[in-house]
Amino acid sequence: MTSSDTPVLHELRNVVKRFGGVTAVNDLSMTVNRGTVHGLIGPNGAGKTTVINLITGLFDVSSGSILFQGQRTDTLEPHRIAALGISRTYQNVRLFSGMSVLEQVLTGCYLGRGTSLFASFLGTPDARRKWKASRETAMHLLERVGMADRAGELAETLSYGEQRRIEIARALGSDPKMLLLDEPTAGMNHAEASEIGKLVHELRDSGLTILMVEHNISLVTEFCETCTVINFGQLLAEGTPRTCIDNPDVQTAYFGKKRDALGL
Ligand SMILES: Nc1ncnc2c1ncn2[C@@H]1O[C@H](COP(=O)(O)OP(=O)(O)OP(=O)(O)O)[C@@H](O)[C@H]1O
Repeated sequence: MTSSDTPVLHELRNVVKRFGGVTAVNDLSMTVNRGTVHGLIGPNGAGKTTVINLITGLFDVSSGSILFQGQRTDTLEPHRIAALGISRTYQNVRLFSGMSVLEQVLTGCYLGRGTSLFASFLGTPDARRKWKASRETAMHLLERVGMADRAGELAETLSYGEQRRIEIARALGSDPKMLLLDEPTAGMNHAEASEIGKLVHELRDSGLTILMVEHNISLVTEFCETCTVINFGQLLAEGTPRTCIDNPDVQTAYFGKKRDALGL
C-alpha cells in the first residue's frame, strides 16, 4: 500500500515534548485523515499549540516521530515541512502593519516559486512573470476567503474576523495539502465563528485537510468530523466530537462536572 492509498495523511507516533522539567506533550499518538476537518481540543495548557509547533517544525520532538504522507518530518527544518504541504495560522493574528490586504497574502505566495532575490531586484522577465502569477494567485485566494473586494485596503483597518480570513488566505499561498488553524475563532461571536466554520468546510470541500485547535466545544461539534482530546499533553479521547463529549474522562477534565451548563 502506498502512502496515497491510506486515509491517513498526518500522524504523530508516541510524541514527547519536554521543556526542562515540564512535559508539554506526553507519549501522544494521533492521526488526521485526508479530506477531513479534525479538531484538537483540551483545557488551557493541555499542549495543543505545542503540538502545532511540533508539526510545523518550530519545536523539535524530545522523542517519537511525526509523519506526513508516510514521510518522517520531525527531522526536517520548518521550511522543508512547509514545502511538503503543511501551512498554519497563529493563535493571535499576525499580520504585517502598513501592508494592504493583497500584500499580506502575497507574502505567503512565494514559497516554491523559485525566484532569486537578485532576479527580483533586477526585474528580469522571468521574475516579472512570476510576480504577475503570484498576484493572480493572491487575488484568487482572497476570492476564496471572500475578501477580494478589500484587496487594496490596509489590513489593520479591518475587523478581527476579516483579519483572520486574510491570515487564512496567506496560509493558502503556499498551496498546502494540510492547513493548521490555531484557534481560528478566538475572540469572535457565534455568528462570526459560524462564518469561519463555513469557510473551513469550503476549504475542505476543495480538497484540503484541516487540523484545528478550537476551544469552543459547540463549534467543534459543528465544524469537525473527528477530534482528539488531550489533557496534560496526553491523549484523553478520540473519535467523533459526540463520542469525545460523551466520554466521562473528557467531561471531568475538560468540562468540569457541569456538562449541562454547556447545553450539549
Ligand atoms: N516554549 C516553551 N517553554 C516552556 N514551556 C512551554 C513552552 N511552550 C509551552 N510550554 C508549556 O507547555 C504546556 C502546554 O502549553 P501549550 O501552549 O501547548 O498549551 P495549550 O493547550 O495550547 O494552551 P492554551 O489553550 O492556553 O493556548 C504549558 O505548561 C506551557 O507552559
